[in-house]
Amino acid sequence: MIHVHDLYKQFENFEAVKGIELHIKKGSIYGLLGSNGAGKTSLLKTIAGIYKPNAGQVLIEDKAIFENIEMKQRVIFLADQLYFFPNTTIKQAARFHSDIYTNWNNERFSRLQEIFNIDINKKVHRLSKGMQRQVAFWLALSTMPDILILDEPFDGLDAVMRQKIKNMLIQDVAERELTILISSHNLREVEDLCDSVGIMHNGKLMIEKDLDDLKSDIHKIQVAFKTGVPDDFLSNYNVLYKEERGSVKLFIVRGKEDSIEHHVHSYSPAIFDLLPLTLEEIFIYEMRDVGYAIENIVV
Ligand SMILES: Nc1ncnc2c1ncn2[C@@H]1O[C@H](COP(=O)(O)OP(=O)(O)OP(=O)(O)O)[C@@H](O)[C@H]1O
Repeated sequence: MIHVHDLYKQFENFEAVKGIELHIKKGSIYGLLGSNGAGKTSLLKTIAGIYKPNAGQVLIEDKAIFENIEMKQRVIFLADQLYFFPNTTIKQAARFHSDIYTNWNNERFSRLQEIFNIDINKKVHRLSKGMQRQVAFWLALSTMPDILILDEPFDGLDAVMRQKIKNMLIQDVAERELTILISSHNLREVEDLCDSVGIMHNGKLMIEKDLDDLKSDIHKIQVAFKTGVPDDFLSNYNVLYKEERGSVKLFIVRGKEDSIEHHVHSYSPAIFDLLPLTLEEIFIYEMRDVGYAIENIVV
C-alpha cells in the first residue's frame, strides 16, 4: 500500500532522511522506532505528503502523495504537537473536517462522542493536553481514513484512554483494513500494537522486519560452565553484547532459538537459560550495535 523508494529529505544543508526504502502492507500496523533526531518525523511528514521529497518517491497505491489532493483525503497525519485553529470549538472543527474530507462520517462522529465524552461546544484550546489528543483521534477516526500516520500519538493520554484508542485502532484495522504507521518512543505500546517495525538511526533505516521475526532472531543467553567459558563458545554467532555476573555469563546473540539451544547444550553447561528479549531490549542492543550505546555516566 505504501512504498517509499530511495527517499531523501534535506533541510538547507542537512540531510534528515537518507535513501530510505520502506514498504507497508494494507491493513498492517507499522512501528517506526529510532533515536532522537533519527529523522522519524521528517520521514512521516514526507510520507504524509506534507514535505516534498528532495529525491526518491513516496507512492501510495502506486501514486505519488505530494500535492495529490484526492489521496490526501484518505491519509490523516496526527502530529506530535497538535495544532487547532484558535478559538475553535470541537463542533466547528468537526464541520471544518466534514467540508474537507469527503468520507467524513457524521454518524461515527456522534457515536465516538459517547467514548470521548467531551462537550462538543467546548473550545479545543481550553481543553487539557490529553483531551486535545482525544479530540484529534475523534476527528481523525471520523474522516474514515485509509491510512493513519501517528507521531507519538499516545503522549498525554491516561492509561484507560490509551487502551480505548488502541482498541478502536485495532478494530478499524480488522474491519476496514485501515493501515497505520506509528512512531513512538514508548516501545511497549509499539510491541502491543504493531506487526512490523523499522528502526531508524541518522536518517537511515537500519532494520525493517516483522515484529515476530525480529523477536525470534535475537536472544539472551545466561550460561555458566564448571571450568570457564570454552574458547570457541559462540564463535560462529553474532554476539551483540556480553557481560559477566559472577560465574554466570550473559550474552545477547543473533540467532534462532533452536540453533542456539543446540549449540549451547553441546558444551554441557552447568547453568543455561535462553530468554526472548522485549522490544525495548532489542532496540537498545541494536542501537548499541551501531554505536549508540548507554554509557555508565556518573554525574
Ligand atoms: N524543519 C526543519 N528544519 C531544519 N532541520 C530540521 C527540520 N525538521 C527536522 N530537522 C532536523 O532533522 C533531524 C531529524 O529530525 P526529526 O524531527 O525528523 O527526528 P525524530 O527522529 O523525529 O526525532 P525525535 O525522536 O527526537 O522526535 C534533526 O537533526 C532536526 O534538527
